[in-house]
Amino acid sequence: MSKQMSHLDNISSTSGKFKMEKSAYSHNRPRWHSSIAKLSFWSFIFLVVILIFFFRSPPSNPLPQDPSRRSLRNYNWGGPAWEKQVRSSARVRSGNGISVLVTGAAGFVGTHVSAALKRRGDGVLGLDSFNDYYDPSLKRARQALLERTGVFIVEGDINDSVLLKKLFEVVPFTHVMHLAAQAGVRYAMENPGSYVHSNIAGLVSLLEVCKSANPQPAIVWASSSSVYGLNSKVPFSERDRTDQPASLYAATKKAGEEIAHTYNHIYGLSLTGLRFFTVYGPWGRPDMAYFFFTRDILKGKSIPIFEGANHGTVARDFTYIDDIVKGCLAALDTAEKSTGSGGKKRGPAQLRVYNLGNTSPVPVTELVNILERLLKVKAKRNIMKLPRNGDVQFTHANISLAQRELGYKPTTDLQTGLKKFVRWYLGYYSGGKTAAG
Ligand SMILES: O=C(O)[C@H]1O[C@H](OP(=O)(O)OP(=O)(O)OC[C@H]2O[C@@H](n3ccc(=O)[nH]c3=O)[C@H](O)[C@@H]2O)[C@H](O)[C@@H](O)[C@H]1O
Repeated sequence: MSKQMSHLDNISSTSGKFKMEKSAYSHNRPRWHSSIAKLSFWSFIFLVVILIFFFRSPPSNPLPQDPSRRSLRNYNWGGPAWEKQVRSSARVRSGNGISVLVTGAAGFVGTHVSAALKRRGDGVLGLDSFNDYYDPSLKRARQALLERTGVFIVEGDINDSVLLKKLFEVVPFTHVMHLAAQAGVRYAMENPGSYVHSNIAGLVSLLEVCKSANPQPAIVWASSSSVYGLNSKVPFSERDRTDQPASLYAATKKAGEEIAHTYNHIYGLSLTGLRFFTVYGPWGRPDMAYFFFTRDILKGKSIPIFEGANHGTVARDFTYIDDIVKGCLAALDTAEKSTGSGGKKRGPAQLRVYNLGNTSPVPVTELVNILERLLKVKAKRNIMKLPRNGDVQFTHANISLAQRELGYKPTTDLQTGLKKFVRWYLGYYSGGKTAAG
């Protein structure tokens, strides 16, 4: 009761104060005049400051009123020096080389593919948004690595059609290696919009520009083993059903395959989708199990190891990055030209999908055994039921199609590949650096 009283007291004292000010106003006109003058003066100064700020800020590059750019971060690109860098990076340096735009070039697979193309004399231009899905400093380190080999990475979003058109104006790319994507199966429950933005809208934005380019490039792009979803027939073959995705990530990759079909059908774009199976290796992604298991084992933190119903084995067809790179290069080399021009189809064009796996699934528990041996540290295992967050229990690639048509032949087993990863990891994160993610 006494509390209530004091509350009411407060209100009354405030209104009393208000009355006092009001009376001061009515009896003191000259003071009122000076307040208005002061207010006008400061409003004027405020306006001037705002106007100066507005006119001095650099023009956003390019047109901000373009609806396709509304959701885009402002990247700095353009100008003669920038165009020179673009041209030089994309210049072919070997007799029968190709000129490739690599999207997602600061990503794990993108970095390795870009470096391999450059090494053999192809022209390579990178494009990457450097988003913070995982530690951007790792992406910057990969960028520095590529710069040393002569690959320039343009900073920008694949949804930015103005930028994409500009790139095709500057360089008549013969090929696009499209690896920019929102990856990760489990993160799709946290941020579904990012999957739609990158894997669907971004893909369409890229294909729109490719179909109008003259010449149209041939496109090789990253699909995923996750498109097999709840398919229980193993090993997974390209002929198997892919209409039961278990995650939004898988659904967007499957949608990508259908979108590819459409652009091939209507515009004569040559399109090859590669279904990657759990790619791992040096410079890898910190959101993937092998990577953060390594970090957490070294830190003495417990690691969650998933198991299926009735203690069923969860396993992956882990595929080493160098094998994947060979598959990507073979897909580029065997890609036929697109048949359209100026946005019009002139004849049927190539449309392909390949599994790129290792053909030997390994249980996640065995992955941990290998890491323990390599790191010489015992893992704190926290065995838990496979959460319902998009993971499937088992993947296993049938690679006979890729073997026949691309000459794809993986040669690195998990033990050998992880040894290379651990060596890189320890080197990279020594000197006080910590893995993010
Ligand atoms: O082939 C693909 O298309 C995809 O491969 C990759 O997905 P996944 O195969 O799910 O890899 P990854 O997360 O490393 O989990 C590996 C294993 O560890 C298990 N796992 C995972 C996390 C955990 O905390 N515990 C655990 O046991 C987990 O159940 C799984 O069995 C890419 O991330 C994805 O972008 C996509 O490219």
